[in-house]
Amino acid sequence: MTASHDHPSAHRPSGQHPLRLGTRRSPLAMAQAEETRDRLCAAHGWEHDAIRIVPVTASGDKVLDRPLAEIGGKALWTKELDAWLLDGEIDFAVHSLKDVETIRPAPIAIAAILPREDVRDVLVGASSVQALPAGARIGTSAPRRAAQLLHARPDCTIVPFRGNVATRLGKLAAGEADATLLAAAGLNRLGESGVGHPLDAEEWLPAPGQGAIAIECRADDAATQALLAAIDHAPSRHAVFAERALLAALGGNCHSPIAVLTRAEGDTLSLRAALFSPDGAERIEGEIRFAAGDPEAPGRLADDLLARAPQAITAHFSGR
Ligand SMILES: NCc1[nH]cc(CCC(=O)O)c1CC(=O)O
Repeated sequence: MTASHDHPSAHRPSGQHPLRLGTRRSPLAMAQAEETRDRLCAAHGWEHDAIRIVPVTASGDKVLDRPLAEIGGKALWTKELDAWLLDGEIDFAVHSLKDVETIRPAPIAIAAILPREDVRDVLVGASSVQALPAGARIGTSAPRRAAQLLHARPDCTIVPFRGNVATRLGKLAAGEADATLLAAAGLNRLGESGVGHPLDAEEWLPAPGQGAIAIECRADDAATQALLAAIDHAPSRHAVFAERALLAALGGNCHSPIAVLTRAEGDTLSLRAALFSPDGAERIEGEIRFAAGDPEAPGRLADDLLARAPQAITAHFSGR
């Protein structure tokens, strides 16, 4: 034991009990939980045992044979952790922001966004989209990735691919597809940064919220919110909240193929978005520049995109 034995308050959140951090069990989720614990302990000068990581099995991890969009969407990743949070079994929860629904239950608050990782998609199995062999089979269950790929390469076919990162790489190695697309952020956080070829984010726009970690707690738990504020990264929060506001204003859901890229230039943000028809045949794009934190700008971009989009695209967005 270190000096914390004699002076617990200097090394613990608020006395004797560790804070309980809820997470999914996948290797990526556990890596994100450890990063969160490390950052929070460093920010407050706590020992590691000030935070206890509590793994929870999410329903999205139990059903692996059907596309996520078909079995209930993103709530499958948050439902169990939400219940544990609201029941007081955990004090806060960590999520890939990309997997968190745009509209959250009122008693739950996003209290911090960690510094965003690499936002790019990585192509595994070929050096570039252009280099894919004619008629290649691409393993992905993400409507955005499927539409983007088919837009660039209508000769390719899409093979459903679910499961965690290791499972998908295993399916690829077993020959179930010729190539797959993964988030660079997930690979980096798993220590697999050498896998595949990152795609230029300006040409191949990523998913809303990709690469960001969100930390949630109860909206009425001011003490935990104050502790989490110490690890919030405002530039990352402004960018991902703008992307989520765009998604909300478009009335998008997990079937909606939308890609976005946010760039910061000082206090000005540029938000670029592309909407696709699911078969990739249609694509429209728009961009808006605005002051970071302006809550109205993403909605204006959504209105502009929907006004110009053909029916094959608007059918997958309900607007606001
Ligand atoms: N849909 C699953 C998911 N959710 C978050 C990540 C990666 C990490 C991130 O984007 O922050 C992944 C895997 C992937 O898309 O390759």
